[in-house]
Amino acid sequence: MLQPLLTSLLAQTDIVLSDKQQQQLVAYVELLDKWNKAYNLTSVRDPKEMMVKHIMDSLVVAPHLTGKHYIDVGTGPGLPGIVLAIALPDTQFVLLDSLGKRVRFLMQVKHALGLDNVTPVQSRVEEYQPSVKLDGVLSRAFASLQDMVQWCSHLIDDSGRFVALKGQFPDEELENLPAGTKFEQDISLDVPKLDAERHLIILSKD
Ligand SMILES: C[S@@+](CC[C@H](N)C(=O)[O-])C[C@H]1O[C@@H](n2cnc3c(N)ncnc32)[C@H](O)[C@@H]1O
Repeated sequence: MLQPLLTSLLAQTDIVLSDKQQQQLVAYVELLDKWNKAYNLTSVRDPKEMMVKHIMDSLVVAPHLTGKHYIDVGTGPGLPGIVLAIALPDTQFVLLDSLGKRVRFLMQVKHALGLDNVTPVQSRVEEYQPSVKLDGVLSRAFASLQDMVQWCSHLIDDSGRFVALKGQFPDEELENLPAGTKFEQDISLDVPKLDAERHLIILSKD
């Protein structure tokens, strides 16, 4: 049921995934559905809806990531980080959340899916110190752009990027960026079967 849906959604994009990657995405949705009942990981309850609103919504970011080390801050149940780690197996992802039950779920997903490129971390982002140089800070449904930059600036050096997945174009948030932050790019994202505006906002240090 989920596999044919994923195949038809992928056919509406330029994203090509192997059979193994597709099976991993289906297995992830199944785990999300199973653990959601006990852990309340997402308000989306229908696995078919998860495939559009969570999997495809995260997957469309993959072609726009450069560099090999990212952190997904406020990742919750691994969105977009788990999906991107499946799509980009040569890129490393730290998946950070302050809530223990979400990080326990991420450990379960990492082991069940054999994702060597994923490091789940339980921490408040303000307190976390990365052990390697990161190319970018990713977020989805986490915080305003101002807060993201303020809380996460210590995670990247001057060549790093902030990459935020947003709904409507965040005019007001962009007007109030902290000093020393530069707006680099707005990429409009097209998510198959999702009738909603989606933007990938890319910021850098000025
Ligand atoms: C609305 S959820 C979004 C989850 C996921 N990114 C998504 O798109 O579904 C926000 C998450 O950020 C986490 N969070 C909020 N403030 C945080 C902080 N200061 N440090 C780490 N995680 C934080 C919460 O625990 C929660 O899981």
